[in-house]
Amino acid sequence: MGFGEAGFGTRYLESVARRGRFCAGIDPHAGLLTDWGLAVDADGLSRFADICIEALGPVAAVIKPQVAFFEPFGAAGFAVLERVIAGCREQGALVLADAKRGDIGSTMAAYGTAWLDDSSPLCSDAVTISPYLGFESLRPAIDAARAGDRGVFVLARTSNPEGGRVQTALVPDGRIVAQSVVDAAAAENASGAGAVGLVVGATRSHGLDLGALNGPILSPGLGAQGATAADIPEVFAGADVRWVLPASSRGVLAAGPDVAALRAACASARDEVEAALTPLS
Ligand SMILES: O=C(O)c1cc(=O)[nH]c(=O)n1[C@@H]1O[C@H](COP(=O)(O)O)[C@@H](O)[C@H]1O
Repeated sequence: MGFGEAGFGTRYLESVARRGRFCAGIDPHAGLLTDWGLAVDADGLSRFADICIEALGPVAAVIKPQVAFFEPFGAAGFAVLERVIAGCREQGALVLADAKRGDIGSTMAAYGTAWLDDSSPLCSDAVTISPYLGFESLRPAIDAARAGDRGVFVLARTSNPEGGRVQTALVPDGRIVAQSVVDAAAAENASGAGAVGLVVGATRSHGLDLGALNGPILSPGLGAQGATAADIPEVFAGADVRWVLPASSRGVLAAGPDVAALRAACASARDEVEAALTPLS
């Protein structure tokens, strides 16, 4: 199978085999709180979270709370985030904390503890991290992930239009920066556990060679950023599509606050992705 018997890669593949390849984002934008008839305060955030846990927790393979939208509420926001993480995990989803951490190695060790260690109330199944202080600076977070069969998702080629300037710049050996990140992640996964995933946006073709990655590929950009499930096969031509995990936040959340409607929107987005990828699997 190309992956180890234990490790995050195995947990990930089991989850998408059960629930389908789709990551539902929990991004409580102020505008969404208002659209859902909720106050833009910690109580509104808390109600938003409850609805998301109930609607998405039982259906999505992976749920990705965007930490940025909890932070403006301070300690109360973090308390809600802790509940989102625990609640979604209790319902059988893998939780990917979208914190996009990136710092010097000694600080990355603290981030690894915060997001990936059982001792932390924010402990998730995986966390997004940025390699732009140097891939090797991520080592302590990668070690923390491996120690608990958890994962990291390293930004390679992001969905936003501004990313290209740095991510497609050339490194001295002639590869683009994003490919150097892909290759470094693939080398980490050579041990088989699939602990090091990538983030590669669904919004454009990227020319990356992802064939040796042997780990999950989060692909945001469906819905609000304009990508569709039908774009995914072309964007990931040549990749092992077992690992491709398209993601959407606002595109699904727009169906709330009704729990049944929100759950149906998530299931339908998942079904569209599966219909597009299954012929390639
Ligand atoms: O790491 C991410 O999840 C991410 C990477 C990327 O390249 N692009 C991207 O949009 N994201 C996140 O994915 C979510 C996209 O939200 P929607 O555009 O509402 O689907 C946001 O939380 C972004 O921060």
